[in-house]
Amino acid sequence: GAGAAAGAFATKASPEVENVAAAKVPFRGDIQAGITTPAQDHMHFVALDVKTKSRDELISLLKEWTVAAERMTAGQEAAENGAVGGNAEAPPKDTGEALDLPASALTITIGFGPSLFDDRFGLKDKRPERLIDLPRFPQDDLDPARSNGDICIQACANDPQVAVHAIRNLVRIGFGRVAVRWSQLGFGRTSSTTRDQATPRNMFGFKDGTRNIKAEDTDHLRDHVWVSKEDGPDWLVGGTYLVSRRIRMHIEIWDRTSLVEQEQIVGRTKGEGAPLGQANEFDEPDLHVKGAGGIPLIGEIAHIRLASPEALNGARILRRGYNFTDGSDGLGHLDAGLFFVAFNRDSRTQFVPMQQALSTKDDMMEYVEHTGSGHFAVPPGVKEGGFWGEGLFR
Ligand SMILES: C=CC1=C(C)c2cc3[nH]c(cc4nc(cc5[nH]c(cc1n2)c(C)c5CCC(=O)O)C(CCC(=O)O)=C4C)c(C)c3C=C
Ligand SMILES: [Fe+2]
Repeated sequence: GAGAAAGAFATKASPEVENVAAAKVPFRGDIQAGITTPAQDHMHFVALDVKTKSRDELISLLKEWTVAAERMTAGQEAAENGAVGGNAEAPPKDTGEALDLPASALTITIGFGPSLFDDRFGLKDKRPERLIDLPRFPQDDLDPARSNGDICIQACANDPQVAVHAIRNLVRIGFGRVAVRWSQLGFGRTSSTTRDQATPRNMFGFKDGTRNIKAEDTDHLRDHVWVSKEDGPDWLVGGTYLVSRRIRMHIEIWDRTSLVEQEQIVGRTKGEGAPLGQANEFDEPDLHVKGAGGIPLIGEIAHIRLASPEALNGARILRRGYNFTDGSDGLGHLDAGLFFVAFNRDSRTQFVPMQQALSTKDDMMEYVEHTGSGHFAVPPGVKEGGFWGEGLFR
């Protein structure tokens, strides 16, 4: 009967759903995981400063991190017999909070900030020309304690405990050699990076990630994300550049804004996420269509117009951000927002002009405040037998 059929469906469907959420994402490959990987639900991101002055110690740390990161993405402890079962007289080699939890699609992605390329480690001539110190944008309110860093590590997983465990254990391994500069927890994805993922919503309640670069867009990835041989430097070919922006969203003010105004600011409907003037989420925005009085339906300063490739000489980026709330500000407001993470091939011609346009023209700026910033060169994937960033030290 119908009950039996429904039951059969339920038993068939649920393990598949569970498997996707719990899956293991391969750590090694041509590119690092955590960029085109289907965006997981949670993120823990950390920026670190290197404290050791020794190049050899930095190299051995990257090797130790690689071993631990590969193990953890496979659902194992950071070290064998890590939490229990090792020498009981010594501190355990794994902190233990992910024991019994599956891999949860954990990916761990590393990047190197401009400051790593000073004269401490002999890396000065390895600094990519494109790894600029990001300019100050109008209305920036950046906190140095939430900005920059020698190294960043992004951990994404479908279980927040797994992402936090990964960062915590890498930091633990680095004790004495690196120190945490800042970190950010993200509780919900604000992008989709594959076509079969549903588009999530940001803290303004709008679908975010609709017109993102997706893993299937191989031409866009080649043109807008991956560093090519001609771009150089050699050690970064197959890598990319990560821009992070901690964007506080003044949600209490937004929540007092009418629906019509919210939709005009974004340039899309709130329910369906359709471009204004269209019916469905994935309809192409028509930036020319006019309404009453010849006024464009997608306004001249609508967010999706200003950020569109049409307005930016074809520039696109791959967005992979997360919602956050970091408690409250003591003035009755939630400290909430979007931890914006984007990957691009040349931030000078992609992220920078985009953010320049948004920071000067976008009405959304009245509701947001950029409080943190980072720029990192993300090396290519780790080959069999290799370690994170090894090309830097050849
Ligand atoms: C500099 C780049 C960008 C910043 C910073 C940024 C902040 C930001 N965006 C939203 C909400 C939405 N953004 C949307 C689209 C969109 N945003 C950017 C870039 C930045 N956004 C791009 C490149 C695009 C796509 C433009 C296009 O080609 O159409 C959307 C619409 C849905 C979508 O396509 O993703 C929303 C909603 C917030 C709330 C925010 C800062 C807090
Ligand atoms: Fe946006």
